Amino acid sequence: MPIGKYRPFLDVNGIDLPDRQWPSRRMTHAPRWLSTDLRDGNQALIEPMDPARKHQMFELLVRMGYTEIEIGFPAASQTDFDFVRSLITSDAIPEHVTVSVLTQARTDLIDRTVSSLVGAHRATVHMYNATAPVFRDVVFRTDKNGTKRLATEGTRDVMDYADKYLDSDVIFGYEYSPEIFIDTELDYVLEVCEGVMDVWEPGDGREIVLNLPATVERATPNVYADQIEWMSRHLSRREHVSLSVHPHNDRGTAVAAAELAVLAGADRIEGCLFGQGERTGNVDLVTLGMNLYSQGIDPGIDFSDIDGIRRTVEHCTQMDVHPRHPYGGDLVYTAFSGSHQDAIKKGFDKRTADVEAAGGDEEAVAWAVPYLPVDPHDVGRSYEAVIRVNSQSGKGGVAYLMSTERHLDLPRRLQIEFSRIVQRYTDADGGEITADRLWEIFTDEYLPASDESGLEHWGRFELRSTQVSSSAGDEPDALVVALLDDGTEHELRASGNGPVDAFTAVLAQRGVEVAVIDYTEHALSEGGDAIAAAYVEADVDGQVLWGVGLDASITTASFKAIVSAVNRAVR
Ligand SMILES: CC(=O)SCCNC(=O)CCNC(=O)[C@H](O)C(C)(C)COP(=O)(O)OP(=O)(O)OC[C@H]1O[C@@H](n2cnc3c(N)ncnc32)[C@H](O)[C@@H]1OP(=O)(O)O
Ligand SMILES: CC(C)C(=O)C(=O)O
Repeated sequence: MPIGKYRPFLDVNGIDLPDRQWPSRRMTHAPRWLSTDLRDGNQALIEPMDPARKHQMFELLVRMGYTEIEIGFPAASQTDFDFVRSLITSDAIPEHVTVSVLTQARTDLIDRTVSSLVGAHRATVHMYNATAPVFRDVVFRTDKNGTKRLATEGTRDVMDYADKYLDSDVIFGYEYSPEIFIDTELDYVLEVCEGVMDVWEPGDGREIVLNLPATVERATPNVYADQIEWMSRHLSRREHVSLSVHPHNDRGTAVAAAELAVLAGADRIEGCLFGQGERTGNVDLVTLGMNLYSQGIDPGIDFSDIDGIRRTVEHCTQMDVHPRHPYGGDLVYTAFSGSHQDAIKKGFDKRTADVEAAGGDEEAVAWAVPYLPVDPHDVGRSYEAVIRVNSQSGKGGVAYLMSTERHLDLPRRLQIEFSRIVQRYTDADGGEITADRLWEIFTDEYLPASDESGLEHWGRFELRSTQVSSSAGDEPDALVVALLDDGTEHELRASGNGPVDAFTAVLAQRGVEVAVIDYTEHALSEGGDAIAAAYVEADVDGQVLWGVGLDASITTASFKAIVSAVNRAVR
């Protein structure tokens, strides 16, 4: 690879800012957002959006709460022009929303662009021209003065055509972008911006948006932050300037660049949902907004239905959102690996207890579930997909699914035993074990199968009926059991220190020595008709293993758990 033809960015565009302030600042509030999905996003699509898709995208952006929306490049084509007109004439733009339209600094294009805005309530014209040396030399074939004149004369044209076409009650704004800002000499780009401001004359009630794009991202985010801080410090009339950034993602660091730029003084960010846009895309507005949300800073945008947002974006752009895309991808709230699952399960258990202790007040308890930067519920995801089981999974994940899907809270050592059984299946099959498959494996291993008439069949022993007479005081409980042993029914009687003890005595009569090591039970937390679950860890003829019983009667559930352990031991 011919690496010699590349130069370090800072050798060419070095910036000296030893007293930079941005590294010690913090974000405390959301910047202003501009969505350019319908312009930069649209111009980069294989198939630009048709009018129906454009309308859907516009409605989505409004619903989410964006109040500055770049709706196109009306001079580009009749379709673009007509879309702007259709939004305006159909009254589809809410009063609080400012629409903006992009144009080159060419008189004929500016004329057409401004004329598209007739009848709008709030509208901004966004004009750009490239200012970087290569563009001056190669594209415009002019010098610094000529490039600056393009900007100032274009700004004058915008104002003249606004006077010509627009009523005085239109809230009319202006945005100027020195395209390829990051490759332009800072003192020169400042001079161009000052020249543009001299024409526009920002002041009270007359803002100017100066947008400084990383048109092609070519340096680390700290370099962009330095450039933005330098501009923010040197611009005159700063209080009337909305300093805007427009990062692209060529190096994959657009989000970081935008965030550092805000620390450096930027007031506004332009980007697209899920990072659509030229080449590697514009900065992703979803990630930026959710990054703020995860720090307790209100982004002012509604992400509560992230899948709905994603579906609309995918439909409009005809592009898929990657399953690992921050906050919106299919897999971003899912753990397959055992140690993650274990920590997530413990985190959820603790959170449930803490929220309960706080009287159910979700917001009183800081979010601290391991491996989940935000609560999936907040973006409209269920907890079901949080833990999925495959060969990388451990007991935590298996226990989580058994608890959330089947309301069974398996004791810790049973979790370990069962997850080893599951591991045998994942090793053999390779893929994911769904919650339904997990239940099949659990049932096959621990529970009897019911036949059509409701009779339960499983292994050597089958419990047919039981009758316990609890005695008062120190007298032992008496038990009568009808038990099938290898298909032959026996009526057996025993007494013991409680029903479980009496039941082990019954089994001893059939030649099986059972010692119960551990026993727990609980009512099924939800969904059952007052069903109890009993778990028994037993030493059966020297083998230690678990059994599980489910029954409406807690006593019968415990007998079934013992039968389960014994049958497992002898099969
Ligand atoms: C970084 C960005 O995303 S900027 C936005 C880019 N978006 C688009 O280009 C999408 C819409 N664009 C279009 O449909 C077309 O480019 C149009 C209709 C605007 C113009 O089409 P054309 O008149 O055929 O010109 P073309 O696109 O080839 O542009 C090149 C000419 O414009 C000039 N030019 C390019 N940008 C600008 C600018 N911002 N201001 C003034 N002149 C410009 C070039 O110097 C060149 O002039 P030349 O022919 O004298 O050498
Ligand atoms: C028009 C400008 C803002 C642009 O899209 C860019 O520089 O990327």
